[in-house]
Amino acid sequence: MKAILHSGDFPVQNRKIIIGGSKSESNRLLILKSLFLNIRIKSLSESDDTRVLEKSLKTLKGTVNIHHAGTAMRFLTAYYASMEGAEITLKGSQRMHERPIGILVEALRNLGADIEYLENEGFPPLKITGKKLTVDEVTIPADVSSQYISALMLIAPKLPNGLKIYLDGDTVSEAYIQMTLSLLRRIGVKASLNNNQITISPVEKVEEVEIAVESDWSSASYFYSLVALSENLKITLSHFSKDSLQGDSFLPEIYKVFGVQTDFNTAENSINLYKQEVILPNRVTLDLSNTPDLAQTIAVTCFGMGIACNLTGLQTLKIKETDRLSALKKELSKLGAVITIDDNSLQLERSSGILPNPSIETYEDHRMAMAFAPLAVKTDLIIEDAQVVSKSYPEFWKDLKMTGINCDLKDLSK
Ligand SMILES: O=C(O)C1=C[C@@H](OP(=O)(O)O)[C@@H](O)[C@H](O)C1
Ligand SMILES: C=C(OP(=O)(O)O)C(=O)O
Repeated sequence: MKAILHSGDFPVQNRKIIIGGSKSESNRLLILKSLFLNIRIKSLSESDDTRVLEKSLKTLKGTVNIHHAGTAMRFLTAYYASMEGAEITLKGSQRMHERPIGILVEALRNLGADIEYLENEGFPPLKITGKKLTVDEVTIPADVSSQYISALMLIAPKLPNGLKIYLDGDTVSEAYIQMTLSLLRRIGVKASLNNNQITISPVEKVEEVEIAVESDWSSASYFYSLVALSENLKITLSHFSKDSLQGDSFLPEIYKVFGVQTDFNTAENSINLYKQEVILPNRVTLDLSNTPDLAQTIAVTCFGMGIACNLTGLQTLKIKETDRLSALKKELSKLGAVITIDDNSLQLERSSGILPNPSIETYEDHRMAMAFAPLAVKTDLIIEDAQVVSKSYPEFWKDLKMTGINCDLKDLSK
């Protein structure tokens, strides 16, 4: 399916968009609910990744295909490994079989887990035979993906002696570890992170609790970009609050530099985004190691606004849905950008315009599609394989239309 985008009848004033629940919060809560039962979840994400995790948690035997869902792949590996009686072949899409999991498997094996590689050493698919894990300390490299650490943390309170996790090296995506800590505490588990040491106490049962998932800040980023790129668009997004568990809730701070003002409406749990006059910088420098999922959005905003940028802390991008640094370089270059990348950073020079009628490839990465879509404010463009958005944000195209962008979805298979 292609999305054919034309700039619409701007300004469409103050459109209200309700964004679905955070995929990261939902995935954690689903694992915790399976372990502790009496947790009720409100506003669960309707993303493909959350749905496939929810379905997979209903089975302890046979083959589970997790498709593109990286977080679910990592969380389920730890979950099944710790469930006595589980006999699972855990596989995913072709790309999932290229996304490393050796660090997590090694840590789980050190705790006593029985996990075998079915194809390539260090990568899915895996054969997992669930066992009681009794070791209560483990050291894990923290500089590749925080998902390995969150996966261990989520099963930790159910281990007979809890778990101490020692983090080795510079921690990446730490905001996601903090989110896991916060949710563990919300259900009554004692959990702390001090000086690279995570300590989680064992718990048999938790009190009944209902937790409402906040809307997804990573999904909100595409509307921040849209407001930044437009002249005077106003958008209201809900349900968001100031005391978010999500690292990407740093967006209001980041987008100030692009002239996007955020007003929190605490009574309605919503945010109003609008453009304010600011002196735009020639170059923006940002370390995104805590908010890796915003990198594509920010790079495209900078390009569209003709602002140069140095984005650093991007070392995790190579092992996500696609190699996001290469994908950004290829697609932005098509539009006329001058861009260089290395293992953990991206440099974009100031652009003076956008080459006309571009067609953007998405590399089976939802964030490539959504990050480039706001450029429709500046130029007509086509997004290839537009259906990829359902990985995290199935309603994206519908919501984008609400802002006044003219979006025509063409299904070529029909
Ligand atoms: O724990 C999570 O929910 C996530 C952690 C991050 O991954 P890394 O820790 O691999 O950077 C992030 O990119 C991903 O979208 C979601
Ligand atoms: C990296 C992402 O997801 P995952 O690792 O869960 O596939 C993402 O949603 O940007």
